[in-house]
Amino acid sequence: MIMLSPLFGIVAFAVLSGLYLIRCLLSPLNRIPGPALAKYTSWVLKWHELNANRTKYIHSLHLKYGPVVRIAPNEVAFASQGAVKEIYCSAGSGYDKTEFYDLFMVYGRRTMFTTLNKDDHARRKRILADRYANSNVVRQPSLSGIAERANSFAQICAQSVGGSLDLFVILHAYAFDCVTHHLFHPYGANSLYSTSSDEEIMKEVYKDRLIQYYSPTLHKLIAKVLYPFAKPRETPLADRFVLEASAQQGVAPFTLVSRLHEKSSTLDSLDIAAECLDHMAAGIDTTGDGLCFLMWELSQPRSFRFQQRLQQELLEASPETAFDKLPFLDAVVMEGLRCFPAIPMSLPRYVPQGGREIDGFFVPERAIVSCQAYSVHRIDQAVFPQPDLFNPERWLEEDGDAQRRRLMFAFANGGRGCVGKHLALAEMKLLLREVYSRFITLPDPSMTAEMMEMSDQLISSRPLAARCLLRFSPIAKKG
Ligand code: HEM
Repeated sequence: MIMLSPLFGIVAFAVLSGLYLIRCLLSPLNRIPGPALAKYTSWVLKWHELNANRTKYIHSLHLKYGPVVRIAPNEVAFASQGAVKEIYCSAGSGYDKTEFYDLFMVYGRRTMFTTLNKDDHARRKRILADRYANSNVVRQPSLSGIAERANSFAQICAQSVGGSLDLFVILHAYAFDCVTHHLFHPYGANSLYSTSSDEEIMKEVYKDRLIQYYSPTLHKLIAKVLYPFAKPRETPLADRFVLEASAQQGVAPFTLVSRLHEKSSTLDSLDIAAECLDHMAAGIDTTGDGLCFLMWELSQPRSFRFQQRLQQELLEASPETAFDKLPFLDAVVMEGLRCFPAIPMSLPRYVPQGGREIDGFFVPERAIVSCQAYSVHRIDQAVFPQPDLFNPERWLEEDGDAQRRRLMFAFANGGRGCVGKHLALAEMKLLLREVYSRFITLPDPSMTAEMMEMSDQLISSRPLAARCLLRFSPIAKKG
């Protein structure tokens, strides 16, 4: 009965609050710089997350407090090369992932991306890594499939001459077609040319994941009800597409699904579909938004000379020159990924048992630590002077090249870094080569800088307006 009295409630609340306060005041993280409130609550951080602004908020803290910042009672953000090495590369694949990654579980199964600990991850990676090796990506017919799609993209640009084109949508379509080519050929999508279900699937994947982020509790609740039936959740068209495509026989040997079928003694059909859906989602927003921000920047008057230099390199190169042997194209892509990393935000990990010293600070076990590419690419101004300036030429300087590459974190680092990196780079370079050897791009007058502000999504970032209108005009032929 006493437990029901208001006095008991008040006393219990006071005791629990007192204990919480003592815990906060004794935390070994108190030596780490950061806003005072972060010692007691994670609500400020959550507020910024809900406003799609976590990345910029954390970056502002780095600018104020330095490369090590406490951002919540149990969470610390780092931005140095030493921290990247320790958190993401120590013992090969770095520290274990946090439960944040449960949000990406598909059909109730863990995929390579969602495995939390090293051993589970290594087992899955051993199975499929060879399909993403550069040697597999750049051989035929893997590469010609991407080249064909880049060519289709340029034809769509040509049709838009005299008007404008929404790059945001069409680049997602390109990335969707390319990644599904690599996963399922000949059963990949053709959304660049279809107006129907393929386009809907692609939109579904890049839109609806947001629901999981903003309402994780609701999402978990729904997911729990559906998992036992392995039913599609918020992305029914995408789920159906992947379930069907991943069950097809007669797929090309370079595809991911051909490799997963070889392992059907250890992976059932739902594991295979889950792995494929995960890679499909991982390959759409990232490549699509990365290219979108980059082409927008190249179209600005401030960057126009870089667009011209790129066009010059592309027009002077012989058609036989491989896409990865064009130094200025490479510099443009590197600088694009540095300034506008498609995954600019924190990649959270747990500090292992016994705690670890990171960047000169002891961090106890189970604290959440992370680096975010947006800050890693900007904080060290000795390596990246004028860090907010888009300047591809910095990648052509021999001096400091090794340091710059060491600080590139767009694809993360270590054993859990992006497995699709070579595929993504091929997609980006082939598309830019097609476009900028044929067209000059300019922003549509209706677009504003604000519309292209970075807006955080679940695990990638997109332009705020989810729209990016550019105008294409053909390059005048000489002579
Ligand atoms: C510009 C394009 C891309 C960027 C910037 C990018 C970036 C990243 C980053 C930062 C991670 C680590 C995420 C984390 O630890 O939370 C990652 C992981 C991953 N990415 Fe990408 N990615 C891109 C394109 C792709 C593509 C095209 C695929 C195609 C399949 C892909 C598949 C994956 C997978 C499967 C993982 C999980 C790897 C693992 O856990 O071992 N990504 N990517």
